[in-house]
Amino acid sequence: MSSNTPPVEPATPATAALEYVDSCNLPTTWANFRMHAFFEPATGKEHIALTLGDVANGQPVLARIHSECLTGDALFSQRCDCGPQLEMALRKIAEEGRGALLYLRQEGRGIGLLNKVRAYHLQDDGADTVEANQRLGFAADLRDYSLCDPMLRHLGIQSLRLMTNNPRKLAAMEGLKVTISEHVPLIIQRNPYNNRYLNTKISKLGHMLSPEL
Ligand SMILES: Nc1nc2c(ncn2[C@@H]2O[C@H](COP(=O)(O)OP(=O)(O)OP(=O)(O)O)[C@@H](O)[C@H]2O)c(=O)[nH]1
Ligand SMILES: [Zn+2]
Repeated sequence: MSSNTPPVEPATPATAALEYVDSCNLPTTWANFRMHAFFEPATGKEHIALTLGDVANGQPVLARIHSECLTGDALFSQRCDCGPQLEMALRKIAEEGRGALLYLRQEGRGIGLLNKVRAYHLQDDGADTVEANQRLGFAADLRDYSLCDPMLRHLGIQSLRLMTNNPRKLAAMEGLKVTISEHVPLIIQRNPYNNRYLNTKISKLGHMLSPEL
């Protein structure tokens, strides 16, 4: 925990695809982060980055690219692994005293909160997470990680030690300007409510997790 780390101010201006708005301190349970706010004109969405320590010194940065999950991140849902992953990522960054979290507003793998509720209803009736998306007319995963580049450029971050279990996320990041110097697993404990969901993530989305029956 490095609560005395000086704030890191943006190193470069934002691009047209993403407007940098402002930064402030964000004290949390684990560390005093710096919070940076961005506006995406094309969608009207507001995205956030948390940083800790000097992330612009050229050294690889321990990082989490987290997609919004209101139910898991804020409402303590046990249906997924998002909340515990978010907490573990912030804790690991705090332990290192340096790192970054990009919080992208891509709720429900990009289908939005209302459609995620529809998808959860279908899952209550037996569909798995991928089938539910498809029955609603969506692909399994609609997320776009291209916004990471202007956010990271703005923060002066060149290289990531990325905390994820998702090979598609790693592949998508490979196509961006930032370098992925290391893949860091982010494994949380299962519960009876997310067991099937996590097994589907392994079998249909390729997540690097151990199956549990
Ligand atoms: N459509 C849909 N979205 C979900 C469901 N459960 C969680 N999500 C969303 O999935 C996203 C998180 O996706 P994950 O694949 O768990 O995580 P990830 O970030 O891609 O992979 P990791 O980096 O390994 O955690 C968030 O946007 C959640 O809102 C679901 O059943 N249906
Ligand atoms: Zn979730």
